[in-house]
Amino acid sequence: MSSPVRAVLALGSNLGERSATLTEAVAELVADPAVKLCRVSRLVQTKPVGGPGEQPDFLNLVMEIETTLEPLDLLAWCQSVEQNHHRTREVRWGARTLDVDVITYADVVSDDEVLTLPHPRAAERAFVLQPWAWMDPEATLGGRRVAELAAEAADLQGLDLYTADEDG
Ligand SMILES: Nc1ncnc2c1ncn2[C@@H]1O[C@H](COP(=O)(O)OP(=O)(O)OP(=O)(O)O)[C@@H](O)[C@H]1O
Ligand SMILES: Nc1nc2c(c(=O)[nH]1)N=C(CO)CN2
Repeated sequence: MSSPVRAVLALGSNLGERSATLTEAVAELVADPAVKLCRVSRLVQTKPVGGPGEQPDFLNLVMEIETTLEPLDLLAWCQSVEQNHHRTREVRWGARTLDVDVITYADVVSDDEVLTLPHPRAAERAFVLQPWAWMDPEATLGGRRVAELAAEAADLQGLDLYTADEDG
């Protein structure tokens, strides 16, 4: 078995029971013995970035895992958890019950379009960067502090901490 590496995953949901979906997805992702949970961020509520104009706000979170899965196997595992939540891909950046992206995998850099690492749009997305910075204030991405990247992200003003008593 290969030695474990750290990876960061980003989860989003803007359809259905959003917070329950994300809580279940975290549990499902770490149900494989090859995936261990290290840290999980707070939930944030975020305005949709890109995609069709009229779609609901997202809930987003970030998690840090330790895994012995190879990168493509980790992607396939994330996609199988998306499928458990009936994820469909009809419209680019459209509404979805669950999206799971691989943000980083150790320090691997790859421009493979099946799995681009780090995730090609993570460095400009407050909905990824801000919960990540709160979870891990020391985190860096592409040589820059994640907290600094978050402060510069155009979608930061659409982001709020989510409190559990809010609707779904
Ligand atoms: N780092 C990555 N994490 C997840 N998917 C990736 C990554 N790099 C490339 N992909 C590819 O992107 C394809 C589309 O992914 P997906 O449907 O989740 O995109 P999206 O969430 O609509 O948009 P975005 O990629 O901007 O987050 C996947 O089938 C996958 O092969
Ligand atoms: N706020 C927000 N916007 C998005 C999100 C997301 O998770 N949150 N995911 C996208 C595609 O991955 C596109 N736009």
